[in-house]
Amino acid sequence: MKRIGVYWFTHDLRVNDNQLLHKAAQEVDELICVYCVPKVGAYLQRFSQQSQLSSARQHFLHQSVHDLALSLKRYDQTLLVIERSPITVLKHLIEAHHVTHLYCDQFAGYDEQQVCQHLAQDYPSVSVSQLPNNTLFDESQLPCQLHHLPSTFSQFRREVESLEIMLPCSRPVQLPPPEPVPLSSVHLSLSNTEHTLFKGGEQAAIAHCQHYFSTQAASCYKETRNALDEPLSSTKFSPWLALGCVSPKTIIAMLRHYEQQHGQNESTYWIQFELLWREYFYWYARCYQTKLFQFAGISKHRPLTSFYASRFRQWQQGHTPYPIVNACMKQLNATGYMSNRGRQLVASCLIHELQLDWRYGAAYFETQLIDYDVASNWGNWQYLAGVGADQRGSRQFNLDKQTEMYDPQQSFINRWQGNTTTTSIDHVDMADWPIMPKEKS
Ligand SMILES: Cc1cc2nc3c(=O)[nH]c(=O)nc-3n(C[C@H](O)[C@H](O)[C@H](O)COP(=O)(O)OP(=O)(O)OC[C@H]3O[C@@H](n4cnc5c(N)ncnc54)[C@H](O)[C@@H]3O)c2cc1C
Repeated sequence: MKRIGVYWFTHDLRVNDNQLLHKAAQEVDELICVYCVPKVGAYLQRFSQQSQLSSARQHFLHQSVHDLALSLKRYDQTLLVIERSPITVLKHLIEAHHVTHLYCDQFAGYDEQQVCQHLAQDYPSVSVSQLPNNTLFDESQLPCQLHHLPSTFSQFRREVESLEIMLPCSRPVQLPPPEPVPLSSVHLSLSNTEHTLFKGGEQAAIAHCQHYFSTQAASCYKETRNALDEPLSSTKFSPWLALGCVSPKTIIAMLRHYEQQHGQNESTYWIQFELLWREYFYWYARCYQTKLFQFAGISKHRPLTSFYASRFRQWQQGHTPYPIVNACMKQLNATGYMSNRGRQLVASCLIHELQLDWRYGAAYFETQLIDYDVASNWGNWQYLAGVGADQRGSRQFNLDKQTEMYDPQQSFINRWQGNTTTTSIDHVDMADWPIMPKEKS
């Protein structure tokens, strides 16, 4: 019997260091490669108040998918790009093409994981292979069972820091030929709008990483990483990591090479330290599943915040009384990227100053960020809202102090027009009050 495989690409849009693709290449006679374009579902729409992904996010995604399609073409393969839900597409492929093998990432996201579980249940004869394709470690390397994941990042880091990080594997030599599929692939628009310095795809990812390590930026990363708007102040690896255009193992291999040439210091160590935060949130998402999206997070208490539509709109549009927050939000809306410091400040503002339900902020980020990653995004929001990892008191940032520290000349605020006329978080207009004329006696 012919072995027919489906490779469901999601957040692993690359051919290099892709163990799962190697596995598929060895196991099946014919291979269908498929990608399902993400949509804004009902939950996301409700919380983000957006009906579609930002053009910056779509643009980066389309470029990355397009680049993968080109790479697969070099193997005489075809990437089917479909604008329908993964479950519908995969069921159709399995039934219509007598698929025997399915390959996909070991997802951090609950919804994608559910798709796999349903397929495994409905089609028990299909062999489903899943691997964490975007992590530094395998599950078997972790020093604890997943459900015993340390409740703080520090503890996790201490436990994994000395583990061996495997070298990245090379690209497959060849891939099985495609099985002809009558489904027509959608043509993703690659508009000419150049939103940012980020270009999607594996080629651009490798070029960016090589460029980063060809400079001396890594040797002073720890001192510069909090800057709000400088191209190489931080690595800017996140958009490509989020879509799997480059693997974290590849980045670590490049970092080691850099250290051999230029020496190891606190800054080069800190790049790995931050990648361990990413790693932690991946396993955290796997461990807590739906709790990642719940108001109370993994804690027993719901925060004392609510939802105010107008405050949320002010925050989204960068019209709050806080210039630094406005500048960061305008940067996000224009480019799809915001620095880590910026994210901490706008999240603190939403949670503490505006007293909004943190999930609205997380959902808005999901629709806008070109580096959106389910685990890092929702995990960081929970952490800052005090309902996630390491629940120690409040993580409120003093916005004036932070402005003095990170934008003393207000050049970032001016560049992104953070100064607005808004002075209060709630609009109180006399005309809105229903004062009734006094009744005549
Ligand atoms: C509220 C909030 C939401 C966030 N949402 C996302 C998201 O959707 N996707 C995402 O990739 N990161 C997210 N982050 C983490 C962090 O802000 C970005 O990874 C970082 O700003 C990306 O820029 P960089 O690549 O230059 O990071 P660098 O400072 O150069 O760090 C190197 C890499 O380490 C990882 N990293 C750094 N900081 C963190 C962190 N706090 N948590 C997890 N990984 C980290 C990233 O992969 C990053 O590319 C979020 C942080 C906050 C506070």
